[in-house]
Amino acid sequence: MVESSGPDAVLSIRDLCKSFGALKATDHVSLDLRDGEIHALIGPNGAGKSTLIHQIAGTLRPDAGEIDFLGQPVGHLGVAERARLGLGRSFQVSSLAPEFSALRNVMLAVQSRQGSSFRFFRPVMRDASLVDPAMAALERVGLKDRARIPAAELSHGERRQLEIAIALALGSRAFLLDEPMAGMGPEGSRQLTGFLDRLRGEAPILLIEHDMDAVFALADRVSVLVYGRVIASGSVDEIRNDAEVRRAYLGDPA
Ligand SMILES: Nc1ncnc2c1ncn2[C@@H]1O[C@H](COP(=O)(O)OP(=O)(O)OP(=O)(O)O)[C@@H](O)[C@H]1O
Repeated sequence: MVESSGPDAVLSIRDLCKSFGALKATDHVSLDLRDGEIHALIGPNGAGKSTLIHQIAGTLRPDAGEIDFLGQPVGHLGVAERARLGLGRSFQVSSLAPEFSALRNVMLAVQSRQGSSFRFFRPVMRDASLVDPAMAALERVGLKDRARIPAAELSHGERRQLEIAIALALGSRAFLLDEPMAGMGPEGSRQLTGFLDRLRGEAPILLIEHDMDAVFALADRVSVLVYGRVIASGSVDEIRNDAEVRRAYLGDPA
């Protein structure tokens, strides 16, 4: 179960370290995310999963280590610059405007990507340069028929899909998804699992998730974080059968 950074690695992290005082929240973590895959990051509460995602997204600065995205180092870049390169983070804080329609929400993203916030001559909702790409993004996530519905009236799962449509409209080339299944009932989880399964074809996903049914159904690879260290990385079967993982995380007695 050796982690290697192949030529198709979209995101590559090497020896990332982050301490809070004496606590090593991220302890020499190395992993990569390859084109077309879902790489799940699992581990007990407090293992350092969110801290790792923060460092990748740029909201936390590592003490040491390297982060490469699409073949270039991004560790020195801020959040907005990484997002502009296509490193999309979603689900921890919802970015939706609840009173706006799904379409309008995505149009705001298209507009911000185009860098033009003032349009004096055309009513926004008839501006094809905004509507067309926004509709295309909604279609890619299966929400085209829900375009005119206010975000607040969408189901929990549909709001997740809308957030992904926004990320796609912003040009995301990889997704960092932090517990997308949180707050979902069984039916919502099942539908979102199907959606994420298809989404990996749009862009690879680094998935933090406590819902093991979803992880085992979706992940091409799983990395297990315990006390800030990757204790194992491999296929679902390898992880399920790894004695150390079972002891540390999956509930086997020591
Ligand atoms: N800003 C901070 N200052 C001090 N300690 C922090 C800070 N952020 C996180 N920690 C600590 O770092 C460790 C890792 O936390 P983190 O939230 O990354 O874990 P996690 O794996 O995402 O947990 P969960 O599954 O509960 O979300 C924890 O012990 C946490 O208390």
